Amino acid sequence: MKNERGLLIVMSGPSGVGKGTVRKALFSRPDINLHYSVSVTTRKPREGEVEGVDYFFRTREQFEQMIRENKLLEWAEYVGNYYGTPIDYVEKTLAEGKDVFLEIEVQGAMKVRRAFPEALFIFLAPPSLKELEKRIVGRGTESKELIENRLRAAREELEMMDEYDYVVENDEVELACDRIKAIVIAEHCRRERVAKRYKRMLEVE
Ligand SMILES: Nc1ncnc2c1ncn2[C@@H]1O[C@H](COP(=O)(O)OP(=O)(O)OP(=O)(O)O)[C@@H](O)[C@H]1O
Ligand SMILES: Nc1nc2c(ncn2[C@@H]2O[C@H](COP(=O)(O)O)[C@@H](O)[C@H]2O)c(=O)[nH]1
Repeated sequence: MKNERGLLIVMSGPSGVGKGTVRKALFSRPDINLHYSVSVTTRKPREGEVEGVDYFFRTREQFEQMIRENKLLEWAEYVGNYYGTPIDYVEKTLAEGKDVFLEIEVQGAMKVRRAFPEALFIFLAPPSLKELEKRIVGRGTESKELIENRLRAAREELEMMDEYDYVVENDEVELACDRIKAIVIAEHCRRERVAKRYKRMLEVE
C-alpha cells in the first residue's frame, strides 16, 4: 500500500557545510526520485547561478509582495537577504504523490515543522568548526565581512541540531548522500507499515 501524498524532506545546516554540493550529488544519482523546490531570494546571483534553477532572484519589493499574497510556505531573513519557499510547487508536487526536497536554513525549517509536522527533518553537520570555516572561505563567493556574518549564524544554527529528526555528517559528499538516501528509504518503509497497520485496524472494526 502506498501513501498517497509525497514525503516532504527538509535539509538544513550551517552555511558552507556543503548542503548545495550534497543536494546536487544526490540529485545526480539515477536511483533518486526527489523533486527540488527552488527557493526565492533577494540575494544577488553568484557567478554561474541560473534563474529558476538555483533560485528565483527577486527584489525586496517583489519578495514582500509574495509574503503579503501568502505565496510562501515559509520565509526568513538570513544575513541581510530574504529567502523563501514558494508554496504552490510544494503543495502541487506532494499532492501528486511525489517527494519534495527543501534546502533551507533553520528558522525557515522550524516554520515548516509547524505547517508540516509530518515532514522529515535532516541536519547536515560539518566534521568540525575548523573544517566549516575552511569550506566557506575556500568557496570564495563571499567577502571577508559576509563570511564572518555567516560563521556567526553557523554557530547559532549548530545549536538547533537537536530539533531535527536526523543529523548527517558531511565528511565526504558521497557518504553523506548514502546516509540521506538510507534515511529517506527507511522513512518510506516506516510510513507504509503504519498505513498498513491502520488499514487493518479499520478492517477489524
Ligand atoms: N564533504 C566535503 N568535503 C570537502 N569539501 C566540501 C564537502 N562538501 C562541500 N564541500 C565544499 O564546501 C564549500 C561549500 O559547499 P556548499 O556551497 O555546497 O555549502 P552550502 O552549505 O550550500 O553553503 P550555503 O548555505 O552558504 O549556500 C564548497 O566549496 C564545496 O565544494
Ligand atoms: N528559510 C529559507 N532558507 C533558505 C531558502 N533557500 C535557501 N535558504 C538558505 O539560505 C542560506 C543562504 O543561502 P545562500 O544560497 O545565500 O548561500 C542557506 O542556509 C540556504 O539553505 C528558503 O527558501 N527558505
